[in-house]
Amino acid sequence: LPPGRWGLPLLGYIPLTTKSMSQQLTDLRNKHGDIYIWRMGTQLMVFLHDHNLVREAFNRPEIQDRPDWRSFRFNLEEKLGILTSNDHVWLNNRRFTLKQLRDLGMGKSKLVEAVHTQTRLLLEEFKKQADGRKPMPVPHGLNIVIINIVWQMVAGKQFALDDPRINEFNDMTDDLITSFGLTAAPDFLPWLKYLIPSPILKHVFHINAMDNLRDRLLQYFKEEIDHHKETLDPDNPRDLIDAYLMEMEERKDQPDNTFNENDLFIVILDLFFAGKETTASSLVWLIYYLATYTEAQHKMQAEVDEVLPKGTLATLQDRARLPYTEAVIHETLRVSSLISTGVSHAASKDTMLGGYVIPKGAIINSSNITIHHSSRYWDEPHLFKPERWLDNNGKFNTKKEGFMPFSIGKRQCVGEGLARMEMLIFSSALMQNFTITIPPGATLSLESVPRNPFFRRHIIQNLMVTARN
Ligand code: HEM
Repeated sequence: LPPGRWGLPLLGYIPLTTKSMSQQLTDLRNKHGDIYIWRMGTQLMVFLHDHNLVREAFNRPEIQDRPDWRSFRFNLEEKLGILTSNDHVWLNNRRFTLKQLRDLGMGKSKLVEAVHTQTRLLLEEFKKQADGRKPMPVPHGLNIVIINIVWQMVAGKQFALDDPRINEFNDMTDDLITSFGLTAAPDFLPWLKYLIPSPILKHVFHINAMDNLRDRLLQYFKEEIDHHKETLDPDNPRDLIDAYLMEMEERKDQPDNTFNENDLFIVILDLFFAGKETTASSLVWLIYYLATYTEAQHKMQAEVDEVLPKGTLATLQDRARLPYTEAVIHETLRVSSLISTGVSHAASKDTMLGGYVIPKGAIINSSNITIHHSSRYWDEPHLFKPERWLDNNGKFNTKKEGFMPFSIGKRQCVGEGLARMEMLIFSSALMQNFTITIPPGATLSLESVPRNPFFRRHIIQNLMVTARN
């Protein structure tokens, strides 16, 4: 077995330190090498610190499952949807969603149009802030525009930014993410259920709260699904819900069919859960880095001014002509390392990796944050240096071993293309219209909220937004 922090049998290793998660992972790597175990509660967590090891692991058929954690599947009995399902359910939903993303968006125009509409709304929010000339946090509307794009993909609709229903929906997705950490405790300490009566356990670890949030979110989807069932025209599918309902009908008599309405609920929930906070937070990180590294901001503005006529929004075709913008996006994803240890995989049988036995049930994590900051792959890793992504002719250089913000292998993020497109269009529009600075006399922390070490959420802070003429 790999070396590491084994701790006590039922408790695992509880660190008595104020060091950040990434510092602890770096210490462990320095001590044990690129693969080691940290037992957390009863869970054998394996951490990988090398690009090739992660690539090997995440392409292995026996390392494709998700852990059997109730918290991971929103406390549901069944493993449905994409993000936390396994086997056929996962494979069918993954293929279906990737096809949907291809058909609805990217090359074709529906999703691009939605991103453009939402970008214009976001620019208005920034404009209000610029007109106010007061230091303020990044507008709340950023979250809503990202949600609206997922709504467009799923149900062909977008809400007004001040619509109370979408704001309530946004708050609930936020609360779901926040309650996630606590609800996971019984998965790591499963023996608690023998010590603490179930109603108390559910209350203390916010499991009731999670059930409640999940059901309220599913109610939103139910209304949409019912409406789609009534109005579906098989010759003219409008969105993901239509396509899923048609798939359900087509496959209903097949013995291995996995498409059903309960599953559709969770596919949709997964897309909001995986697609909203990740993209919104990455954009805020991009803004924070540009406000801190003003030279990079000026260079990006100069490039955008040259390539996009004033008032024009970027499209995917402009990507090749915006190498510095692409470099800023990549560098932001690298330094911020939002999902710092990826999304856990689980070993479905005993296997070997990096010369060690990985027992069935072990949880495999790629230490993205330390790989993204390792001098093995990066020169001056702690600096924000978009130039590292450009070759001598200023062309964008896609290489980059040691870069995996969307993970690698068979479970690699299905929303990567969409997220990249949103980042390109939003960030170039912002730089075309505004300059963003740290308010005079203030500082801007590039540390993340300490509460959740696995998801590096930005700290909400004030910025100055100035309109460019
Ligand atoms: C900057 C934004 C994003 C980042 C950094 C990100 C990152 C990731 C990562 C690290 C994984 C785990 C892959 C693995 O298990 O190995 C993942 C999975 C996933 N992401 Fe994203 N993601 C982003 C945006 C999105 C968007 C916009 C969507 C969809 C609307 C999305 C949908 C998913 C789904 C469904 C999975 C599960 C894939 C599977 O289990 O097969 N993500 N993402």
